[in-house]
Amino acid sequence: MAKNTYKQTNTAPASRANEQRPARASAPVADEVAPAREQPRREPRNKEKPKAAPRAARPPMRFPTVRLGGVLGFLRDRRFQLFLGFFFLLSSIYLTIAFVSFLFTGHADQSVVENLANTPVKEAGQESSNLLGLVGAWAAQLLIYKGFGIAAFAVIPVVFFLGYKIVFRRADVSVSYVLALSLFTMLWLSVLMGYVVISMQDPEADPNLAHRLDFLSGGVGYEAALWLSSLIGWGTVLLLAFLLISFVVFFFNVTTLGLGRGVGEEAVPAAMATPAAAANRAGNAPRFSSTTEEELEQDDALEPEDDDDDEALNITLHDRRPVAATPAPAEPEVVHTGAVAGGAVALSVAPAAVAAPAVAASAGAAATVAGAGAVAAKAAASGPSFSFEMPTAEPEVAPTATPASRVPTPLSLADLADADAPLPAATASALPLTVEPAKSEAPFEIEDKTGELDPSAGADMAVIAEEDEDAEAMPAVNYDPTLDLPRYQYPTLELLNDYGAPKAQVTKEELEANKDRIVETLGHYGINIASIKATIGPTVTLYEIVPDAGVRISKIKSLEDDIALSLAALGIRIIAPIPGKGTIGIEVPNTKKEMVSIRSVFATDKFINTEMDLPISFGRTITNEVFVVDLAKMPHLLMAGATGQGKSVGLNVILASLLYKRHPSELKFVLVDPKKVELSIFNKIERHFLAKLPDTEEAIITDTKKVVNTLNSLCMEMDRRYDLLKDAGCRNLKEYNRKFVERRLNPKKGHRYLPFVVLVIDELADLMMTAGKEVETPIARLAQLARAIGIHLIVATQRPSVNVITGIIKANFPCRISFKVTSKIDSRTILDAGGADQLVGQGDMLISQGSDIIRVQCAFIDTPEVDRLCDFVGEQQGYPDAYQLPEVAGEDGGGNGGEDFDPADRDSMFEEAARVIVTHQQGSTSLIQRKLKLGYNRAGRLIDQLEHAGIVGPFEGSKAREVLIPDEYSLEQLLNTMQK
Ligand SMILES: Nc1ncnc2c1ncn2[C@@H]1O[C@H](COP(=O)(O)OP(=O)(O)OP(=O)(O)O)[C@@H](O)[C@H]1O
Repeated sequence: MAKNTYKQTNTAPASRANEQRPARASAPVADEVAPAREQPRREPRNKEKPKAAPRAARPPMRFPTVRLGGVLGFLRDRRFQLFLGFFFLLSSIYLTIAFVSFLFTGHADQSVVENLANTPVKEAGQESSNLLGLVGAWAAQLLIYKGFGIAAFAVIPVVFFLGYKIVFRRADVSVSYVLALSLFTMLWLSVLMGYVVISMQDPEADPNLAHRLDFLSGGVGYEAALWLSSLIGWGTVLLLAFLLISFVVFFFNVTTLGLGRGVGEEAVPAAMATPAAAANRAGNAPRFSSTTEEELEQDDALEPEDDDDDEALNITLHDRRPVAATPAPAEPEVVHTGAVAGGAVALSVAPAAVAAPAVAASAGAAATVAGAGAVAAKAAASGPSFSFEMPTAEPEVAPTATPASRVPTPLSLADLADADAPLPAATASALPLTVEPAKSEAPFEIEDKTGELDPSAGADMAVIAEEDEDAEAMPAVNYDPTLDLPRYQYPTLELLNDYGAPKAQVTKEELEANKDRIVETLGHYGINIASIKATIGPTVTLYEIVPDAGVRISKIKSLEDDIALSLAALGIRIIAPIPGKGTIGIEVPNTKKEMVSIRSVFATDKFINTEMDLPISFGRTITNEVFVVDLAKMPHLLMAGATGQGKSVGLNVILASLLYKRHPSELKFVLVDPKKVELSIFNKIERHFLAKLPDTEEAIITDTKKVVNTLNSLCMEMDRRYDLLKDAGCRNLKEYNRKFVERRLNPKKGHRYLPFVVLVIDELADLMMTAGKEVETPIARLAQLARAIGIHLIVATQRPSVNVITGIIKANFPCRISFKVTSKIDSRTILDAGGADQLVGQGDMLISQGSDIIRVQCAFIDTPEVDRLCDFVGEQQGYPDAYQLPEVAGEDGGGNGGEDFDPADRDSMFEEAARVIVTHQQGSTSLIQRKLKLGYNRAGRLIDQLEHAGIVGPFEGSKAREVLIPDEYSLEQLLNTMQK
């Protein structure tokens, strides 16, 4: 019995250990190695001789093994790393002293070191004159005298920086960089010194001179120089000069010998504001870099992992260090290739210029790990690359990516204004009131409910595979659209009024009084409250109440008017329940409203560092958070509000937000302003940011007929963009532009960088009244289809009635904003919910996306501010003309007029028009207009007649028609025959 127990207790732990230990890392225990062979032999014997069982079950003998996990764990141990780091740091100091001392005592110590084998160590130590004793003398002798001469000093920075990097985990220290520089210096300098020593050898003058100077070159340098000079004589100097130049060129990525700055460099401050520009300049950056262990882990987290093999993980690491918000010098885009295995990392660092081949070769550069903790890495970059190995640390803090800072913006963080409002402390009466501290910068994300494919998602591999064949011949440095206007400066915050930090407008007394009245009013109706909390916003204060158990929510909702009456406040809004909170909200307007200045919402980290494509910083929510949304994801916006409630200011906020964040090459506005005065201020930025029809004088459209043409033209632009996307195999604008920027699309095939187009219609009601279906259909079409190709609509109206906001328009605008409207019905029309009629006006608004309705106080931007902003942009160098939208065959001109054309009805200017067209070899209506000083309609009719006469080809969208007559002589002949 006792023996049985012995057997059980001794076998169980072995099997448990077996289960727990990962198969590959488990130590080879005898029992585990060959259980299959031993088991059958043991069992029959056990049957015959049961008493022998305990013997068979004896604990297996363990052979001494090195456990991989233990070794790796030890390498990862921060204590070990500190030990190693300090060792290197002190070694660098030790070597410095030993080397310097050697310069004075080297010759004296030479015999001591060389006789070391025959002298007792203690005695030799006493004889050595080096400040750091025998070891110092020996190390200096080895590295300086026998090795590299004075060039051996270059070892010291390598040792120092290695220690420094390990101890302080510094990202800005690149050991590989120092190592490469030091190695080259050491070899090159020692050979040069060797050559100098050889050249100075003159046995007749001083036979010992060479011997006295040989510390300069060291044994290696001297021998190498001797070898070279016997081979190529004084050509050694040329060779050394050539090696130095080659090293400088490759190592510092020298591509130009000119002292002036190139175009790309010149554009740094402005163009830094776009990822494309930043990426473009990466190639010019003349320095190397590496990552810290944390960065490595961080980047590891960002990169897709290959989980198939948990011992050898191949990674490609992109250096994505944050870029300062202020225009900063170009940062290199350095690509590291390497391998992570267990606890060790091998990195190869390639300069930016060779980054692409390095990445391409990264598959080949993958390191594999075999055995206990062995790490091997091969760099396969086709340019100069250097590698080093270092142990990784245990991740102490979960790394977080800093994507926001990857897109530098023209706004400076120093511009940040402290916009936090001080909050009054809550005072307690019968029921304590909790005052929620207002958040100033907490993130507020609007969910993307559009179902649009995430454009930032990784490129479709299938699409990449179908690269344009012609594009292969194109150069590898990226296209930068912002270089069209390289000196363009983004607007600064100084253009906006500074109203100082917002001050608290709600007093404790007001808070308490409102609370008491709410509690009292509800009490009258038998509703008792368990707790109440106040959150002060810029316009309203939200009182969140938790009613006693058993109170029906609908009962509180039905008391909305009664509570408003008892609070003597207009604009009470009851949210029952607050989604996701389980409380009931009562929004009470503040007696004194706080104005939210545009500057205070622009000068926030959230806006400055946003990665959104079309960010709009609208204002502040009820909890004082800055409300930033991405128009590109909305993807269209319907805006309503009674007159004087803040629509125009809201539109200006939208336009200003986009002007602050986008370069003219990335964004174009089509502005429709039937009121003629609201948007006219933006005329100044026509050559930078506005788009217009080819034959129109004013970029801002005020005429209803032109609106129809413009909308049709935008539909054409949309169709053409879809054709381009289809041809490029891309699903959305972002993918397409990325491909174009990477020069994978051929401009000769009509591909071009496509800017976002934002259509703003200030008053839809007027258009619907005058043009009805003619505007409704293209608006609905654009709203349905245009989001993927970067055309976004912002449509505002005073009258949110059903004949203006028709079902078809409404259905295609999932994001709607309502300023105060006059009736509940209007509120329902625009938001599908009441509440907008309860707003307090002056920019108080509700924004609805799907089912969520959020109350926001719109920021205030004054007309002089918009004026200054437009002046700032407009006074800079712009494009020669506004962005041209496709030419449309309108009712009066262009298109199909040729079919019923009677030669007898030819325009009197026909022949002149024909001559203009043939002379310029350009079949455009606007050319006829300009040259012959005709109106659009007549020029349109003329071009139709020319088409009918076979002088120009058919209409081709925005492109000029083809001219079918090659020269004036042929034209005259044609005209003569036509006259007969
Ligand atoms: N966000 C805001 N903050 C403070 N005051 C505002 C805000 N928005 C508007 N106002 C005030 O309301 C006035 C009217 O605003 P706005 O001109 O934008 O109204 P509107 O809705 O466009 O009117 P209309 O349709 O008649 O043009 C402004 O002059 C300003 O005084």
